Amino acid sequence: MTVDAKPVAELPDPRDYGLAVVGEEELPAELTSLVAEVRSLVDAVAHTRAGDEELSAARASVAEAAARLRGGPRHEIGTMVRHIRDGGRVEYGTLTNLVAGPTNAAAPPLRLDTAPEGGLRAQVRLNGTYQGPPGLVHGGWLAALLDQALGAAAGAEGMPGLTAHLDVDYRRPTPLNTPLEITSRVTGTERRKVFVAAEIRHGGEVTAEGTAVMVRIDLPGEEGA
Ligand SMILES: CCCCCCCCCC(=O)SCCNC(=O)CCNC(=O)[C@H](O)C(C)(C)COP(=O)(O)OP(=O)(O)OC[C@H]1O[C@@H](n2cnc3c(N)ncnc32)[C@H](O)[C@@H]1OP(=O)(O)O
Repeated sequence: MTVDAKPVAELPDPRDYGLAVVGEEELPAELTSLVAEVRSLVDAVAHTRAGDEELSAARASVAEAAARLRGGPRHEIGTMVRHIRDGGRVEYGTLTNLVAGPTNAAAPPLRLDTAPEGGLRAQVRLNGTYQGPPGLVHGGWLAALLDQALGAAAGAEGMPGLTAHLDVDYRRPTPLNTPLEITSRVTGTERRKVFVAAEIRHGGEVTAEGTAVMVRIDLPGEEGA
């Protein structure tokens, strides 16, 4: 395979694309702890055994909280967040990314760190709100986790891009409420294409694996290169 995708020495700064950037460390602890509480709330609502009176009172409390939080957005749509990962690696993602966004209560969230063997690795545990078949993680959600891990692997090698093609194989059922390991890495490059591979494991066994073609975004000044 030709290897000529020219990884950039440093990640492009999203501000060069006109995108707002906020450092993860700048997010107030009050906001991130609220997000964690809402994640727990979503799980509690999905599985509650509370009686009608308690449900009614909880609904009123949630409605009051929602009214308190409404108003103009703190960060415009498209705002990027800068994470400083282990070893000082910088990673950019969208602030409300569905899989990894620190202010998105629907995100587990997935945190990918550099793996000693190369590529990226994360541990995640998905509660019953990620359910597809009985007791198992939804296949679409597994694809979303793989997509994120695949995109981040390209980004970590200095080649951020968009997913052009994604293949997923479901090898075994993936259980809820148990630690899952996710790994991803770049396997090759060809012009703007970055080939990436990722796996989800439970108890050391691969339950789902994916490969993708990411198309590297044009850096300012090299459009059409
Ligand atoms: C560090 C940050 C971490 C963030 C992680 C985020 C993870 C999430 C990733 C996503 O979910 S991205 C969202 C889903 N993807 C999209 O919305 C992308 C939609 N598609 C597009 O915008 C365009 O099709 C795309 C930018 C991917 C390509 O369009 P271009 O006009 O820039 O590229 P072009 O068509 O010239 O093709 C460039 C190369 O890619 C190849 N290519 C394009 N589409 C392909 C495809 N579908 N499959 C395989 N190869 C493909 C194409 O053949 C060509 O190869 P060659 O260099 O060999 O000629």
